Amino acid sequence: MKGEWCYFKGHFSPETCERILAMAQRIPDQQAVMGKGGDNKDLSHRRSRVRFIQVNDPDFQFLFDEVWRLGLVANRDWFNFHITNLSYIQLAEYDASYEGKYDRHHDVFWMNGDPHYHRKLTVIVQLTDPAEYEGGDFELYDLGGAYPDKQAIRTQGTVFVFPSFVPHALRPVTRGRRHSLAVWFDGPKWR
Ligand SMILES: O=C(O)CCC(=O)C(=O)O
Ligand SMILES: [Fe+2]
Repeated sequence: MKGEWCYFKGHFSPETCERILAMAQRIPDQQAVMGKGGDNKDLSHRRSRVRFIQVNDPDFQFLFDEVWRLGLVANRDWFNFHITNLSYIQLAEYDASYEGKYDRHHDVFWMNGDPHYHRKLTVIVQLTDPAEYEGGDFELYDLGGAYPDKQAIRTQGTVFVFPSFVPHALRPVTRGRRHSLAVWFDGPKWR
């Protein structure tokens, strides 16, 4: 049986990761919040700063193209969900100075009030060399089968894909700073 996740280990080169980070850092950052519309600002659950790369940003077309390509490959070979769109990419920072973390959650806003869409697939890209931080492990929970290899998913440039309804967390960063990208593929409502 296949795992309920898949990854492309070290898919983006360290140079590409650094370039994406440098380019995205010109976008103003904000305190990360939770829930549809960001109505939940509970810092005991999530401590992170985020930036949003919009789908029409010409500087990031190569990134959107590559994420779409990988998402379609992963979806074809593992998940077979109905995915139709992706509207933005989130760049997240987790710094040891504030013990950056994101406690256990899933990414579907079940009662989002939207007549059409739910989040279907979550994609995480590890932008930071794992030697630059301690803690900050990405973990999945409640899987029916195998769990992913910790080192593989910490590798810089790894692209990790899983169903958005699977519970997951980012453990507190205790030294240094970790950056990641998160992307959500939406599709017609779960039914
Ligand atoms: O940064 C990560 O690795 C996880 C981010 C996440 O789970 C989220 O933003 O929903
Ligand atoms: Fe998440």
